[in-house]
Amino acid sequence: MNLITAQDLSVSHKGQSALRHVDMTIAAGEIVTVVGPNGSGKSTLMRTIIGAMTPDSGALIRKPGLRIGYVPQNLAVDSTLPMTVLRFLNLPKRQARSAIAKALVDCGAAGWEHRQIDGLSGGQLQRVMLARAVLGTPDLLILDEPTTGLDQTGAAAFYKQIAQLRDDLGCAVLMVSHELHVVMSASDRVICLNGHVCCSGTPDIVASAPEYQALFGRGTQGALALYRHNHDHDHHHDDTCQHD
Ligand SMILES: Nc1ncnc2c1ncn2[C@@H]1O[C@H](COP(=O)(O)OP(=O)(O)OP(=O)(O)O)[C@@H](O)[C@H]1O
Repeated sequence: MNLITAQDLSVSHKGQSALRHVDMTIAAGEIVTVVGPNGSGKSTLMRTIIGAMTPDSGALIRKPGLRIGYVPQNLAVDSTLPMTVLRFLNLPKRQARSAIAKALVDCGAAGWEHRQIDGLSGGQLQRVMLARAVLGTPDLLILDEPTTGLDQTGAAAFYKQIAQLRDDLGCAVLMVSHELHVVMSASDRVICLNGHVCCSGTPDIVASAPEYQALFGRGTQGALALYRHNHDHDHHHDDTCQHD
């Protein structure tokens, strides 16, 4: 069973339509990226998937018992907070010290427990936010524009970390991004949204689709090869995956 299945989903804000007739799925262990211009409904889709918004019509089916880790678009943390990483990761619920250490390792932040939150760079803070989401051992990690404020090198490094995390933990990842050139290559599947699903498929297929090019122009093909992760495992129909 898919982790998430959206069937003919329509969602509006105070009577104003944001999503129309959206069909999509997320299977175990896959990295899916949603791209689309400003106001195209990307955040609305994320918020509907986590259950923070109710669809007007259609169905949103979550696999029973699904655990979701969500990193919101605007960092819900004051980066001037005088607080250590360890203390931050123990809020709102105290966590085992070993679980915190592992989450930090998994997110490329090994040994950062005693660093101050207000001493972290934007990219470092994102890794700590990611560790916080990972602490709940999610089946699905949802990241809404996780690299806002990072430069292209920082963003590329962050997406590599995400791919590594998926390989290590086996969780699926659903991301929203504007940085098509970088993020598309780190995705198994891309959904191009503009109120409705314009096109979807592998990064190469979406990048060459006329609907995508009408929204974003051409010229992403070269960059696509840059950070493509290796497919060193196969997904099975029973939601498990086989590593080589
Ligand atoms: N809280 C809200 N109240 C009313 N309308 C909203 C609200 N949030 C979003 N909208 C509207 O819904 C539509 C989709 O917005 P959404 O934030 O989902 O788009 P987005 O693709 O995430 O945009 P961005 O790339 O700018 O973050 C837009 O027209 C927006 O104005």
